[in-house]
Amino acid sequence: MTTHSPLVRVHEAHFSYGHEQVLHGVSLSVNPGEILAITGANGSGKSTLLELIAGTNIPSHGHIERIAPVALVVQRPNIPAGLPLTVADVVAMGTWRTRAPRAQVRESITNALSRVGLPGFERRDFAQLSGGQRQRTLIAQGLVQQTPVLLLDEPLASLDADSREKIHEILRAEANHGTAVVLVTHDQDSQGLADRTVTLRDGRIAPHVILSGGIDL
Ligand SMILES: Nc1ncnc2c1ncn2[C@@H]1O[C@H](COP(=O)(O)OP(=O)(O)OP(=O)(O)O)[C@@H](O)[C@H]1O
Repeated sequence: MTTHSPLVRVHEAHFSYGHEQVLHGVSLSVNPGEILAITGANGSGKSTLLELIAGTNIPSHGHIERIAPVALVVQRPNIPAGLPLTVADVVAMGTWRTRAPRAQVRESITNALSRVGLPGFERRDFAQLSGGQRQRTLIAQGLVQQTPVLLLDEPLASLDADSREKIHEILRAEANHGTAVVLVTHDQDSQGLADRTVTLRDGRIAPHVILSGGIDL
C-alpha cells in the first residue's frame, strides 16, 4: 500500500431512496495502490455507497471528491433482453473514453478477455454466457478502462475457485500498479485479499473492534 493522497474522498454522505434513508453520514477515503473491501449485511447500503463513489448516484447531503476517473464493474448490467451483443461489444463499452486507434482498442479487449480467462470469447453472444462468464466479461470491461480507481460490486459472487483465484491475482496486480481497488463483498476470501476492510451497519460505518484476546470483530 502506498502513502500517496487519496483518489476518492467521501465526506459525510447521506442517501435516501424516496423516504427510506439508506446511508447516514458515511465518510471514507480510497488510496492509490490499496484494495479496500466494503462488507456488511444484505441491505446495509454497500452497493449504494459504491454507486455514490462511482458517481452514478448523488448524495442527498455530503459530497464525494473524485481526484481521478473511476470504472464501475456492476453485478448485473442493464442490457435489454434480446439485444444481440457479443462479448467484445460488452467489453468495448469500457473503451468509450479512449481515442486510441481501433486496432489498439481491439487488442486491449483481447488482452482483457485473456486476463480474465476468456480467451477467444470475443464473438460469443453475451446473453448466452454462464453467470460466471458474464461476471468475468464485466470485469474485463472494467479492466480495459485503465482508470486509477476500479470499483467492483460483488465481483466474485458467481465464480468457481479457479476463477476467484485468477481474479484475486488480477486485482492484486492492478493494486501493485497503483490502482485503487474497491470491492463490495460478502466473501471471506476477498476480505483476506483486502488491505483494509470497512463494514457498513445500517448505513453507517461500523467501528472496528479488536477484543483483548486478539479476536477481530
Ligand atoms: N433502486 C432502489 N430503489 C429503492 N430502494 C433501493 C434501491 N436500491 C437499493 N434500495 C434499498 O436500499 C437499501 C440498501 O441497498 P443496497 O443494495 O445498497 O445494500 P447492499 O448492502 O448492497 O445489499 P446486498 O448485500 O443485499 O447486495 C436496501 O434496503 C434496499 O432495499
